[in-house]
Amino acid sequence: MIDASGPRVLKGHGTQNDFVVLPDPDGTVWPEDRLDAALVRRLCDRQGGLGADGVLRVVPSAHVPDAAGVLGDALADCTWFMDHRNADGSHAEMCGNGIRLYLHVLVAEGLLDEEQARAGVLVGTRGGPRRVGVGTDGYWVDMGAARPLGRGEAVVAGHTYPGTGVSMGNPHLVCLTDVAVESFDLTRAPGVDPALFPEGVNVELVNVLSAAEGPSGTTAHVRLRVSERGVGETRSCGTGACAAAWAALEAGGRSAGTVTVDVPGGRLAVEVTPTTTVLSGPAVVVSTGTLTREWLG
Ligand SMILES: N[C@@H](CCC[C@H](N)C(=O)O)C(=O)O
Repeated sequence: MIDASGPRVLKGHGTQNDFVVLPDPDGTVWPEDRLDAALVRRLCDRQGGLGADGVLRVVPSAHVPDAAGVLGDALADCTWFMDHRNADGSHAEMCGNGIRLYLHVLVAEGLLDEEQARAGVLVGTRGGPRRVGVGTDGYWVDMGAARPLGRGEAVVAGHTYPGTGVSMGNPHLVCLTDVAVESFDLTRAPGVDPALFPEGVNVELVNVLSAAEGPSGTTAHVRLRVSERGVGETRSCGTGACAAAWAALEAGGRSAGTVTVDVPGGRLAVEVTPTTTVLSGPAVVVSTGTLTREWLG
């Protein structure tokens, strides 16, 4: 008999950026020393584990030791905390695809009222509080204002591409290029200047397909591929989509607009203003179950 009495687990994705989700509603299931980097790597292993780009622990902010430090006065307003790990076990400050899936799981697991989710709730992250909600077409999250980090370069297969550093809570280097993004070899992480990005960086290669002025402002359409810090190439990156949208608008001298972002795993929408960056897109739970004792050991 298989002993499947281990902790509850869900697998899901947002535009095919996939996550193992671990509910921890009272903070006792997955304390930091249990969910260590080695276990995260095993969970994310596509042969020996469930396979994913990252892990999301669904835990109340009150049970996360470093939540008070990152959330400050907002701690009391953030009942829930998105404890995100990359596939290599490292923590990331923010995850745009993950936080939409996180809200979906909160509601699906009965941890949050659907009405509240529709109105929007603040969720704690290591990048600060983020408002996230259910929209007409999927889920949305306001990342706040994009923060420029200066100019940089990425080296891919021996070629150098200039880029713009952008923080969405986590760091990005967005390289707008005329070289078709499909043609890049991202099996190895692009080279970057470690002095500019001491904590590492997510690198986006972006083609601007169109940009136009209309009655409701600037609209643009971009296509991106991404090599994520702590993961490698993924089929989508929500914060990367926001950074790319901001950089595409900025390159055209605009600080606001609506950008459609095509990624290998689907399509995202980003609304940029000088003070907000709202990402919208889908979130899907693929399966629910438990971890087995034989795998946990
Ligand atoms: N895929 C995520 C970003 C996950 C974190 C990133 N790898 C980092 O280390 O900053 C997204 O959808 O934003």
